[in-house]
Amino acid sequence: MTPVQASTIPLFCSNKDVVVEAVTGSGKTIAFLIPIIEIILRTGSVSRGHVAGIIVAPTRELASQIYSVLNSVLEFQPTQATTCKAQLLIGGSATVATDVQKFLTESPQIVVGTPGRLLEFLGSPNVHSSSLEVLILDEADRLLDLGFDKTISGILRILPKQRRTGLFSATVTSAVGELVRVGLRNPVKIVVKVGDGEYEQKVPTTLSISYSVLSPESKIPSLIHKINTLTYRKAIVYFPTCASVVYFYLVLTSILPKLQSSKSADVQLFSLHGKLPQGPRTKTLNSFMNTMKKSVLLTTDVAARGLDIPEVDVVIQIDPPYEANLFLHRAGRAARAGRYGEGYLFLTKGREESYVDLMQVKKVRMQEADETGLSELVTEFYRNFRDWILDSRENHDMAVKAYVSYVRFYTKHTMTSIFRMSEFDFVGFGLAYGLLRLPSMPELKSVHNIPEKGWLVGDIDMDTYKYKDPQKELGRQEELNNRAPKAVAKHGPPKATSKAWSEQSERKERRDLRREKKRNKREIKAAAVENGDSSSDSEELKEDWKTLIADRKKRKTNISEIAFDL
Ligand SMILES: Nc1ncnc2c1ncn2[C@@H]1O[C@H](COP(=O)(O)OP(=O)(O)OP(=O)(O)O)[C@@H](O)[C@H]1O
Repeated sequence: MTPVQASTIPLFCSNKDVVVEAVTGSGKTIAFLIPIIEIILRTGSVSRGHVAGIIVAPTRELASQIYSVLNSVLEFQPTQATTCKAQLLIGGSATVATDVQKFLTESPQIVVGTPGRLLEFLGSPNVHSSSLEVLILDEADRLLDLGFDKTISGILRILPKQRRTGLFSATVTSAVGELVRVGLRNPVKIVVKVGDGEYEQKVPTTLSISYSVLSPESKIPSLIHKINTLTYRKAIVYFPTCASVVYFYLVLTSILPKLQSSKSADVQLFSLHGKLPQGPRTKTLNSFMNTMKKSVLLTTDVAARGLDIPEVDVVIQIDPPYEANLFLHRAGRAARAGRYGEGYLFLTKGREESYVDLMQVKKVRMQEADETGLSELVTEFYRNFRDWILDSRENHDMAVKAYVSYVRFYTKHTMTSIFRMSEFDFVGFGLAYGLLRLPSMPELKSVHNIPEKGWLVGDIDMDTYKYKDPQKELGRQEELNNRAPKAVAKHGPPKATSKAWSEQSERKERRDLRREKKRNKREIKAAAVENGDSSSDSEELKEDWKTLIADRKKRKTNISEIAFDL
């Protein structure tokens, strides 16, 4: 057994509720699967239509993975004994009615699923939870985040209070306290620490993490350099939004082969994000897991937690995630179960460099990576990138979409004293996203160094910049013919057609920013307390935590917007 299994299995099996925190890849899945099977087999058979064990996970991918590990354990049941069976409940494939029908026909004791589908399933009059023995909340802190908490409360309301409950995560935040209060009875908290005695750390000891301080324009070239030169079987690259995954997948698919040296092996690229329909989503993940080729998965935080792909040696984060704990979950896709792994983080020059100090407070140490000698690759990349953009106007539309989604993502960072919109390099990132012209957006109004009318390149005639799709091009021509005389006469060249993305007024933005700053100060202080920084006034900071959680609840609508863009 791994340490977390050795400490959790006996306690959980002896009818204790548990809250378990252990680093990524330390074997928490088995630490809850063995007890749930044990307890259910001990209880004996349950009546038709009754569920005895429930496992909740935040993403469909993670629920599917847990279900598959569970089945691989259940295969070892002695054939003569009562057999334990499981069913997967996730959205995107079967309907709830089909799930219920299957449940009634096959009578599994354990169901594994995502919160929304589980709540609907438990709401069916044909499904009974009065015999429930065990409830597991995997990635418990995430289940409280991003609008999930209402669903979890709904599930808890349906379930009987007499049960065993286990919460598991690599990052059990103080916010989990509320869930512990309402959902658990005298729980035992199990924290498995790693480190060398002197220095406790929150990432596996076999994971080495480096950061690079880069200009916006150097980020993708540096990524290409790493894809081409690092040693790995599989790598995962985290982008901030779905639109940026879609976009850079196309960019890299086209440009990467042109920048590979004769020595670098062919790399297979995959793209996975939450806006893909479930079929392609599952297929992509399976292909990435099963491919024998050197491969790179471009993805969002939809693949940040729990996914166990043993051959992942390298994780690259193009930007820090919007919330600090996610950094650990993303990086933890490498270096699992004692394997060695490498993590890379790209920071933009300037204030973002202090992210390294923040992570130090969070017990994550990083060393600076050497990024010298990139200039030739940068030039070569942008030559190819410009050609690709100019090849079709569709490409520029996608660039605008990805850029706007990135700006939007940036405003959602919880650490606003580090990630300040007032210091955001609109032009640098415009160039990094391959834009010819910045889109019209209210955020740009108060920015001083924006080139005239947002043009980032001087020699492009937008009127002759065509779509490859004939239908789209026809539409553009018609629009141009209808609009051009008025627009040109009064305002010069036609404006970019992209709509302003934010409906908030600038005043509200500034007010929100001030609030965020205050909140952020509290969060850093609270992180210090969480990590035992005795110099802080703990009573006052406990209060701050309460306010922080209350604030988060209030801001839920804003936050859940990000959740759907993963
Ligand atoms: N006792 C064990 N001996 C060897 N390998 C193990 C053992 N238990 C689990 N593993 C392997 O360790 C890997 C990581 O396990 P698991 O996915 O449960 O980690 P985790 O702690 O849940 O990570 P995360 O926090 O990222 O979800 C898996 O590939 C699993 O098969």
